Formats: sequence, C-alpha cells, structure tokens
Amino acid sequence: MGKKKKVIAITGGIGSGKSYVAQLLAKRGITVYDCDAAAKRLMQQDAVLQEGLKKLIGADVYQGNQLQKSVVTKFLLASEEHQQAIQQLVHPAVATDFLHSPYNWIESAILFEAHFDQLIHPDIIISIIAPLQTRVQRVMQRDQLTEAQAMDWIGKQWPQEELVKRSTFTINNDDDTNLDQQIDCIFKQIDFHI
Ligand SMILES: CC(C)(COP(=O)(O)OP(=O)(O)OC[C@H]1O[C@@H](n2cnc3c(N)ncnc32)[C@H](O)[C@@H]1O)[C@@H](O)C(=O)NCCC(=O)NCCS
Ligand SMILES: Nc1ncnc2c1ncn2[C@@H]1O[C@H](COP(=O)(O)OP(=O)(O)OP(=O)(O)O)[C@@H](O)[C@H]1O
Repeated sequence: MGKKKKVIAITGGIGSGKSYVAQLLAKRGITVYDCDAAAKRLMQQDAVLQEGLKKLIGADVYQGNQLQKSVVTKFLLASEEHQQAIQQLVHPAVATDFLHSPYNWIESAILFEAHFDQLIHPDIIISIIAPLQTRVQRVMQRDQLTEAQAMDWIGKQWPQEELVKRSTFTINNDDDTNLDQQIDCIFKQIDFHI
C-alpha cells in the first residue's frame, strides 16, 4: 500500500470565500480540488450516480443527459432528509475521485456536515469565515439570489463557530483583514508545502 497523501481541506459556508482563497493559492502554484465542480461533473458523467439520483429525486433530474440543477436544488432544500440522501450518494463518489486525483488541497462547504472529513481524512483543515451579512451580499451578487435564497443555503450549513472549533487554522475574509498575510502566516506554520 502506498503512503497516504497529505490532505489540506479548506472549508467555510457559502460565500465565505473558499474559491477566492483558492485563486490566491493558485498564484502560489497550488491547485485546489473544487468539490462543487467535481460533484457536478460526476453527477453528469457517472452512470451509477445518475441512476441513484433518478431513483431518489425522479427522472426529471436529467433532461436527456443534462443535469437539471434547479430540480436538485429544490429537492435538496426541501428537507434535512433530502439533503442527507443526496450527500450519501454524491460524496463517496467525490471522495474517491479526489483521493485518486493528483491534488492535495480540496475545498468543500460541507466538510463536516456531510462527514466528508471522515472520507478524505484531512491532515490540516483551514476554515474561511466572514460576517454573515457580507456572505449574503456576496452570494446575492455572485448567483443572482434573493436574500431569502442565500439564507436557505446558510441554514443548511453549520455555524461558522463550529467550523472554527474543528479547524487547524482560520482565515478571516471580512474584506478588511489582509488575506495574503494570513496565508503567509499559515504557510510558516505548516511543515510541508505542496
Ligand atoms: C444543488 C446544486 C445543483 C446547485 O448547483 P449551483 O451550480 O447552483 O451551485 P453550487 O454547486 O456552486 O453550490 C453553491 C453552494 O451551495 C452550497 N451547497 C451545495 N450543495 C450543498 C449541500 N449538499 N449542502 C449544503 N450546502 C450545499 C455550497 O455552499 C456550495 O458551494 C449543487 O450544489 C449540487 O448538486 N449539490 C449537491 C451535491 C453536493 O452535496 N455538493 C457539495 C459538494 S461535494
Ligand atoms: N476578499 C474578497 N474580496 C472581493 N471579493 C470577494 C472576496 N471574497 C469573496 N469575494 C467574492 O464573493 C463571492 C463569493 O466568494 P466565493 O465564491 O469564493 O465563496 P465560496 O466560499 O467559494 O462559496 P460557495 O460555498 O458558494 O462555493 C465571489 O464572487 C467572490 O469573488
């Protein structure tokens, strides 16, 4: 058996700035595996996953071969049970894909909520936090959502304090605190650079 690869997970709720921080890391030569993008790619390509989703949500989750994101969103936000059921289908596929990928860094909004941490066993966890109102504004602007829709997503995710408690490092992305300095500080404290 090969040695387990080092895994550095970035987490944080919707609009906290995970992808933004990933862009700053890209400038330092680090590629961060994007769970949302991977989930969508696999839901589009993986035949077993497609069958599972059709059984769970209904045949209209695909039109032809095309994933209907609005159908998934409506189903997912309807109840805790629905959210859990989708995650139980999608996350093992994403975890396997990540563990077989060449990447060490990964970003997921729901690392803990979905027990994804227990599938990928991160060595280091970095949480990204920002004031709630800032996150709502960012998401409304980025995704053309209403405040209520942004709050629906936030309601499906853990409070930031819980993420911070379980993280090795926290980055404050509140628009005032310098992000590159915080990243530098973390890099000084980790004994491997990937
Ligand atoms: C619902 C979907 C179709 C919405 O797609 P869309 O392109 O509109 O948004 P995107 O994927 O960028 O998600 C935006 C944000 O919503 C939040 N979110 C997505 N899925 C979940 C979830 N299962 N639980 C809580 N929040 C979630 C995250 O903060 C995410 O970054 C998509 O997110 C999806 O298929 N989710 C279910 C699969 C899943 O659990 N993905 C999480 C990463 S593995
Ligand atoms: N420090 C910042 N300065 C300027 N814009 C920012 C900053 N942080 C985030 N943003 C913007 O806010 C929006 C949300 O950030 P981002 O997409 O990184 O969030 P996220 O945590 O990845 O959210 P999600 O869970 O939905 O994937 C994006 O449009 C991003 O460009």
